[in-house]
Amino acid sequence: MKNIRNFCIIAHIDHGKSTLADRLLEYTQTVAEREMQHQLLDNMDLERERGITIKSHAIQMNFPYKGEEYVLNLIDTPGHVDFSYEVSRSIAACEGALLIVDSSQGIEAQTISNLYLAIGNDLEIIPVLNKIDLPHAMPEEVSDQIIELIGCEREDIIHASGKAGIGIEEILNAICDRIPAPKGDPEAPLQALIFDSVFNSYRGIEVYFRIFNGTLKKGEKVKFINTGKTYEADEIGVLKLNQESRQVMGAGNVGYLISGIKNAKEVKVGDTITHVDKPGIGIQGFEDVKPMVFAGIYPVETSEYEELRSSMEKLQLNDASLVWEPETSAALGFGFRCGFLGMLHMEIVQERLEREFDMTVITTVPSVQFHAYTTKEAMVKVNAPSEMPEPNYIDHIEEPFIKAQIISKSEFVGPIITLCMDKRGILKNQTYLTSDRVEMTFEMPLAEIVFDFFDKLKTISRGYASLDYELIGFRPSNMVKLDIMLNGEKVDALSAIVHRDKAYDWGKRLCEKLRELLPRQMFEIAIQAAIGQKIISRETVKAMRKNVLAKCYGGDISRKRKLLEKQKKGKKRMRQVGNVEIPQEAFLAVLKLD
Ligand SMILES: Nc1nc2c(ncn2[C@@H]2O[C@H](COP(=O)(O)OP(=O)(O)OP(=O)(O)O)[C@@H](O)[C@H]2O)c(=O)[nH]1
Repeated sequence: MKNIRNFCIIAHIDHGKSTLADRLLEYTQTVAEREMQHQLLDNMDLERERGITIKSHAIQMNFPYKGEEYVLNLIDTPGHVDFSYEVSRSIAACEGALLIVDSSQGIEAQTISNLYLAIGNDLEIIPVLNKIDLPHAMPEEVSDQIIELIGCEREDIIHASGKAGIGIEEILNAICDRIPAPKGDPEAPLQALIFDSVFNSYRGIEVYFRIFNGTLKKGEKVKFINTGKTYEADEIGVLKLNQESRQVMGAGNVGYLISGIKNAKEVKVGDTITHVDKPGIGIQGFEDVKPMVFAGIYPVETSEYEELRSSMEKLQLNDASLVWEPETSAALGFGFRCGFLGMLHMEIVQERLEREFDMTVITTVPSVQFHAYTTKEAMVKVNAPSEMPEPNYIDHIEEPFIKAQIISKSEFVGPIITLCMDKRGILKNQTYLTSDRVEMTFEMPLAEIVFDFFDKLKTISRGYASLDYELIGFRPSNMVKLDIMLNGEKVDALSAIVHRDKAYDWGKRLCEKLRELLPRQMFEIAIQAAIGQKIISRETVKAMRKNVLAKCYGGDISRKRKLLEKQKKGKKRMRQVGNVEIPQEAFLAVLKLD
């Protein structure tokens, strides 16, 4: 145990974590260079394309230091706020962390939030100033920020470049030298923390764990404390580039377990594995991840409902944080109301349904969960505008609030405060990290962040602002349901729940946006916004004058076919509601209001 080092890499998105991890693997010859695929740890296709780490992974390296062999377990963590619970579990499985800061960018919101998690778990922090090969790197200034933030010495900071391969050996030495060996008693009852799981369609779910106490042997009967389920440890082992099975693993080790589990829901990150005989107690800190954003997912072709259900079931087998239940919409028919960890998670689910299952789906306006307190029954959890009780029974409505931390340059403080106040935010705190960098803390409604907040923040700060947030609870708010009608018919899938003060403005802008997004048809379309019975805005889409095909008469046939093809393709993401065709963009129009 004395020569084991368990560590993670924490960084703000794009600060170079994956690139640096690749270099560590190369340097320790965990992978031969020819096997080296760019960004090895991001092995989901989608992850690689998007260049972000969605799921955390772990890999073991061997490294000689001062004449002894060391085993280094790198536990990778995702950088995006949607997946912060996974970050916290990965961190809990380690004794140390590399804190990577891009020397051309400086400290950002996730650098700080992840750092606080690491410090909260008593991890040894090794600060790394990355990308020092960049001509516009600011090593001195960013070092000052790091020193200010964690109170280290200037010489503790390692200068590195994942891209140019600078500082790699120094980092590995520091891991052996500065990070403490794991503690734990191999004789005590088994306590192994699950920090991740991966779905494998042939072998079932692979559970990744870190043993804190006790010893696990192949074939033993184990129990997952929070779910209460028991399994046989069919296979255990360590994670190299390929899995290497082992007969016995003791305290301090990181590894995988395969026991024929087929459903991701049975494996909860943060749960504790113990023995059925001689059970230990759960490692504290288990939390069920709760969805933050809800939206409807509907098949474009109503006949594909069953196929969509089976695809969602399969997707859920390997994405335990996705929740859904059947939903019916008067406009869209049968579909599903889904809960996501955040907007990015929602986009990923939609994309995976389309790529991996070949489904074409319509996503409706995302919404947060409101709590409606009625005069008739107990509190109603409202995950969709259509679930909102009748206005006359509502006593009051509460909505989720978050604490948002924003870090930016001091020149953007004014516009950021204006933006947040416009989003019903309250400034709680403002701290200068350095003379030029400010950290601001706001309390604001989650619903305001869900829509276009992050894009706006990036725009007004010219990219120099980062955001991190956490839920702080529900608070009373004056919310109303805004309905949209097309040719007098209410389209429930276009309804939204908005703050009363903003309802008129929203209604007006939403009608204008829909006028742009709805394709012209052979007849006129009236678009109206209403609160209850009251119409608050109206726009009209004029009727199309000519048949599109008319132009092609007498023209060449292939052109005509092309046009038809194009129309057919365009139709792919459209739904007919009454006699009006609504494209996918229109269902998400609220996200695009400027
Ligand atoms: N110049 C320079 N560029 C780098 C260096 N390290 C990474 N990059 C570039 O920075 C970008 C982000 O690098 P990644 O390694 O994907 O960053 P990451 O932190 O893993 O990103 P997430 O996984 O999304 O959190 C890529 O375009 C890299 O090529 C470096 O040391 N120098």
